[in-house]
Amino acid sequence: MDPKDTGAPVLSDRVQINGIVVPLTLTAGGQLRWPDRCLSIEKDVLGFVVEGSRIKIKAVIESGAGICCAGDGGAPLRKTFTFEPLSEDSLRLWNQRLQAVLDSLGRPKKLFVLLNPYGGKRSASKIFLDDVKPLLDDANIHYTLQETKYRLHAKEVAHSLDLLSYDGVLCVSGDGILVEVVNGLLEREDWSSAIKMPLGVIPAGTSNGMAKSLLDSVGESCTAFNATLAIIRGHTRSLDVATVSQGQKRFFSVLMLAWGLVADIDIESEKYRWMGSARMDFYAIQRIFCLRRYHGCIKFLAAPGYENFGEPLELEGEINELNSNRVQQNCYCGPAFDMKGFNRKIEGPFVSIWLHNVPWGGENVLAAPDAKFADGYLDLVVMKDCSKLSLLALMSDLNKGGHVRSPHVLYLKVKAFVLEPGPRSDDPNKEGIIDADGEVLARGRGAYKSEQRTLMAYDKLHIEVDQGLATVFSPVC
Ligand SMILES: Nc1ncnc2c1ncn2[C@@H]1O[C@H](COP(=O)(O)OP(=O)(O)OP(=O)(O)O)[C@@H](O)[C@H]1O
Repeated sequence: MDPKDTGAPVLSDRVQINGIVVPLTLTAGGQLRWPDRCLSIEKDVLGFVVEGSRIKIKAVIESGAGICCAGDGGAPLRKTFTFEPLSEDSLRLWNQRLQAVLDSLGRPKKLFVLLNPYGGKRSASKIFLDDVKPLLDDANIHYTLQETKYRLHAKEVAHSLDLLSYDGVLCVSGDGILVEVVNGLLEREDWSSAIKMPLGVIPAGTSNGMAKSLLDSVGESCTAFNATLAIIRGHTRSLDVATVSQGQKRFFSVLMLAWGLVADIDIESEKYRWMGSARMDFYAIQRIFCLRRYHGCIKFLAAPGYENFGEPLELEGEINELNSNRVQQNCYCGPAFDMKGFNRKIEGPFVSIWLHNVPWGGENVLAAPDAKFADGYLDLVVMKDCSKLSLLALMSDLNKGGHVRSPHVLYLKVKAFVLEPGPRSDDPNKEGIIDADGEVLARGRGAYKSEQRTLMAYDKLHIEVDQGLATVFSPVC
């Protein structure tokens, strides 16, 4: 039984279920009980409709769930329970009381849905129709659906959306659309209120790291059904946002930043897109056998407990440079915190630098097992040198997060970070790629598709974390 449930009835009456008259009780703790079933309004009930003299309760139950209030953990299923009050007065009363309990839960009533029809296996529209829409309809949630028509369309929409008309923005996509929405919201003049809009993500892309991180944190599998349920139930959590800056240019990241091996695999494997999800593994093996190392330097403000990583550093110039770039802008410019402790550095060459905000980088990549959604830190995974065989073993451990325990890997938490990327150690004319949240933020000379323009130059970048700046819909235990 729900521990909050006092058991005291707020409405108890005789109703007809399947042609038999039975007692039905709604308790103060939000349970709806009749002789062979008990539903928790908060956990099991999505919504209800009145059809003629009947009330239809739209619920989700665990498959194979027991009779009363205890499921056995099977996959959830939609199910409708119908009952018929014996008088019109009783019907009205049930309608009012059930609605009052649902209203008290603070669930979203109107959502703006962004759907990328070209994400992942181009299945977002089908996922929406099969898994998301039926649940939203059961929950009586109204929505406006907007398909994204081009790159950065979602950012434009988020930049101008009338946020007062919605209780949340839902992305039926991979991580890319969510990141565009965050960037669009933070470039608004009203960014400080706009970024509080709860954001939801339904896994429908190639990389679904945010959906996986949220669902896995409560032991749920990463499915569109589970993600939609979490959004309908309306619980939220705060999410750190990292500001990547170079001069006046800004990119707001909620997932990760990579340079070196991980970035090269992520971006260059696009040429093998026809292979589907196997493309990453295939290209990773290629990259490991022809391993690149990059000259460069990283500087950081370590989280408490991680101050012994790297070498000591004085960083006065960096602080002044960063603060002088935070002027005359109407949008969000990144957190302004005291950077006096910014005093560690590690010199290259590096095999890989990987910063992570949430644990999962994709559904099979547990990049940063200790990452927390709103601890105010990024998890930094540094690899300087490693034999090819150890690297292969390490990459195959990524789905369990075992790589961070390797003696070849430094794993720590940072509050702020400076990346000074350099050329490849085997060829000074070739530089690398900086990958932020799956998009190419900067490409160096001689790198893959180096003729294409990017937001930033392959040069020094600053990254700072703003604790819990954004809000995401999240399942609860
Ligand atoms: N109609 C469109 N045509 C082309 N690109 C689009 C369209 N809509 C969105 N995009 C771009 O697709 C990118 C990836 O989107 P999303 O994250 O949904 O998919 P993904 O499958 O995880 O990513 P990818 O397919 O690039 O690996 C977005 O950043 C966005 O800029």
